[in-house]
Amino acid sequence: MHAPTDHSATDPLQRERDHLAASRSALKAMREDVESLDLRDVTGTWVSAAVLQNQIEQRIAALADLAHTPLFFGRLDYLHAISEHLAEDTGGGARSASGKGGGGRRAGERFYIGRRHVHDSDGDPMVIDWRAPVSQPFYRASRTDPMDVERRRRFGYTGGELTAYEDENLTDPAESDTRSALLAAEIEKPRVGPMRDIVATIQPEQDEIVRADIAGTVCVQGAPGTGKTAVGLHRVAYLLYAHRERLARTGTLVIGPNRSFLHYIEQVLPALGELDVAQATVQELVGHVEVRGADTAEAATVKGDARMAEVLRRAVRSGISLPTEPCMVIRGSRRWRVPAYELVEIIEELKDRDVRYGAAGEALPQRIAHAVLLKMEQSGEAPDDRVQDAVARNSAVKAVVKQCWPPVDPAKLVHRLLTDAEFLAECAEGILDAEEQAAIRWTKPGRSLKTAPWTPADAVLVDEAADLVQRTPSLGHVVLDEAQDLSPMQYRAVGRRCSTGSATVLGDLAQGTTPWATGSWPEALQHLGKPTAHIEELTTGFRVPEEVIAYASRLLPAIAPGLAPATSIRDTPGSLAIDRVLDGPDGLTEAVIEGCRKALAREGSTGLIAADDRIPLLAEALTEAGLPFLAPGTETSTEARLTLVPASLAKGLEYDYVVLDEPAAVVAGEPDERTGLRRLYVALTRAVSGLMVVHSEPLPEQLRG
Ligand SMILES: Nc1ncnc2c1ncn2[C@@H]1O[C@H](COP(=O)(O)OP(=O)(O)OP(=O)(O)O)[C@@H](O)[C@H]1O
Repeated sequence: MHAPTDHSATDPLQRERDHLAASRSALKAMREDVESLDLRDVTGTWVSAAVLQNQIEQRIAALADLAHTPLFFGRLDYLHAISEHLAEDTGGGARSASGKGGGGRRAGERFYIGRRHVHDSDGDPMVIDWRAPVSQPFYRASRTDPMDVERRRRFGYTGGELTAYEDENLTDPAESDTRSALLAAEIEKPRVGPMRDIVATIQPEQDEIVRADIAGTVCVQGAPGTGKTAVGLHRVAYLLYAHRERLARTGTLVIGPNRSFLHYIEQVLPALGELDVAQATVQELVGHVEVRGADTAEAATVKGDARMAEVLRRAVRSGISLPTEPCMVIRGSRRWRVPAYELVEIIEELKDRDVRYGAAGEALPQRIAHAVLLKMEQSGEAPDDRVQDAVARNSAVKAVVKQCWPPVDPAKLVHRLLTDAEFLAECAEGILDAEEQAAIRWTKPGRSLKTAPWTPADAVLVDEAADLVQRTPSLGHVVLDEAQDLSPMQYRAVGRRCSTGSATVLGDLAQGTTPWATGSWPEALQHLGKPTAHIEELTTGFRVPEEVIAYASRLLPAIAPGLAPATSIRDTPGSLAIDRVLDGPDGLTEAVIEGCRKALAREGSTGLIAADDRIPLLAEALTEAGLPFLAPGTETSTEARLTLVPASLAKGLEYDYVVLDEPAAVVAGEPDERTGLRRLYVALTRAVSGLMVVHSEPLPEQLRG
């Protein structure tokens, strides 16, 4: 079927191109097969037909041949035939891709590794999904542990054309380790548009995290640009492949710091063939109330403290009271009396049980009814379940429940806590001191629940209260990016959403810019409810050039004393420029605009990062200078390559060139120096190819070498 052309027998590159062409035709055939499915033959309701149609459309989309994403990027030549166990996961009917357009093999087997599985008309695999176990040695095999792989081949593409390949003969002792030129080229590519996938170049230490077992939670501490976000997204794609059915049922979620960040990463998963992953910010997750207010740092810190969980627990249960009167149920001509002491026993027992407040409240009428039933039986009646249900609905029983276990509305409860000083004092006694209580109380409560000045931290409290009343459903897997900024109460909110699943927690302690930023990962994992999670560290940077990361790392002793500086695989001399402007504010703006022009003269994206309060002024200056610019999160393109980025939104983003305006203003924009320097550290570590720092005020002393 894939008959080699004449010169392919001698030209290995041509043979690979032939395999690519054959794989593309096979993919086309697979797509046509799905497209030709005739739904009219399917019996069933219109609902199932619609579901099926939707699935078919998704499948067709997944089988699209994307012009700029090559079908395969690597090849593995195994030394021996692979085991039955691995063969099953090649996804094909037959055992291997050997001999199919690849030139034939005798001993071992050969597999092409790509973004999705492609098979020929016989069901034989032509391209293996990168996530299949057979593909794993592509990322992990080394000269010390070749994993039965004789040769690893990487392919280079130019504009969708296969133009080069590079071999590593892992079992050849004469060959030495060399740095892959194709890997270097991939990393050097200009960064225009959304974030790209890294399937072709995942590094061994990253792969360990990507393929870690779904049962456990992994926490990754990594310096800027070490690939945390990339690893997290590839991990979701991997888990969806390896545990498709389970996760289709339970769901997966990626949590990012803000919408612009989520827009930036949004394209990666579809490119990996995965469409069904929810994305949200923590604030969106806890959206029970409309946020319209802001807290002082002090108030937000107390509200985000884990001690608030106990305050809320007390608040939720504060309405529980013990009856002093019996409950009298009248049925027909008979009266049944449950004495007060028996009701007290029932309620005490429910209080001690580890069930949600709401579930216990629902159980209470049944328990009282059960007590009535026992009395009926004792007097010779033979009541059945229906009688118990009827008794549970009896008005006397309802009255006891209403009085002793009143329903709780989470938002109303938190509203009361934040407005009623006496109630707060009662719930927070021995937990929050008077000053802390005063700090969290609203000064202007608003007239109703709707118009109350809810803050982001209040919304998290409402979420905690809601979970105390009714269990929050858990997802199968949650990826939490930029975790270092979460408060303990926010970790708890995320933890609820993966209480029966697992999580991937990604962050960098040095980039924590909230007053309550994470100080230690074990502590954060405790709040998340995953104290036994593995903590891994990534230290090789793929974004920031060595010179720039070394400069930014001067801040580390002040902002995260325990952390080692990252290294970089990118050594680009001349990547750092520092421009001191002597002629005041106008000169500064001019120099910044000049810096942007210079950066835009080169290929790729440019980010102008500045303190938030300098953004309006710079926006005006850019407009006057005739330089159009985008807001962060808006996709850059070859026509629109300049983004004006407030320092507070720079986290997680990257640009080929960064012009950083006035570092002292970035530091001064934060409530304290450490947070200011951390914000600066984030801003300094966004550049892929070059960073230009422009300043008129003196640089922070920690940066001066
Ligand atoms: N193995 C790799 N091959 C090629 N590029 C990579 C690799 N790992 C990471 N990168 C690239 O390095 C850049 C930084 O990655 P990423 O944004 O995931 O880092 P991060 O650790 O989340 O950074 P930050 O802490 O700044 O948010 C991205 O462009 C990413 O695609």
